Amino acid sequence: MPTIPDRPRLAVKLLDERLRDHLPHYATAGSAGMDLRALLDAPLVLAPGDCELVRTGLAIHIADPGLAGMILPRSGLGHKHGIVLGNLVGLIDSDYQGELMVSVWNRGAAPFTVEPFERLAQYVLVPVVQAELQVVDDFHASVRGDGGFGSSGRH
Ligand SMILES: O=c1ccn([C@H]2C[C@H](O)[C@@H](COP(=O)(O)OP(=O)(O)OP(=O)(O)O)O2)c(=O)[nH]1
Ligand SMILES: [Mg+2]
Repeated sequence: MPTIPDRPRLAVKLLDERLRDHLPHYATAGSAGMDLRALLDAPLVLAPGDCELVRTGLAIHIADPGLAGMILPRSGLGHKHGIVLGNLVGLIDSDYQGELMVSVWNRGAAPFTVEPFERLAQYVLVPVVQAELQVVDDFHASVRGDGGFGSSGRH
């Protein structure tokens, strides 16, 4: 059995009492993300092309600058229903103390109804390294140099 390393503790504020019964959690021992639910009072119909900012009712203060949160789509919603994120990926700063919001975009061809407390997206905690930029006149030459955007071919 793999050992479970100590997990960082994240301070979370519930901005709506109904969230107490719907706290995000890791669904399996190996889950990378915790699902975030839609805090809605009524179903939200998204026509094709619509994009709406949806509340989660949660504020998570990561506090450690060596960590960040990412909000990612759920693959089932994205692939089967075209429900993805209007910002493609949400990046949550470690000093952000506001409510986690999910930009929900219906990129599909059919209307989609988001139900109250439906699991909409997932929250992943990731390590971050903050860099110091140092201005230089030139780089030590690398094999790649400035080749990019398919410079190495397709196969
Ligand atoms: O899907 C998202 C993306 C961002 N945020 C919050 C947390 C994040 O720390 C903050 C700022 O996000 P970002 O820096 O990506 O947006 P910005 O447009 O650059 O806003 P700002 O000027 O506030 O940095 O907004 C969310 O709640 N959900
Ligand atoms: Mg920003």
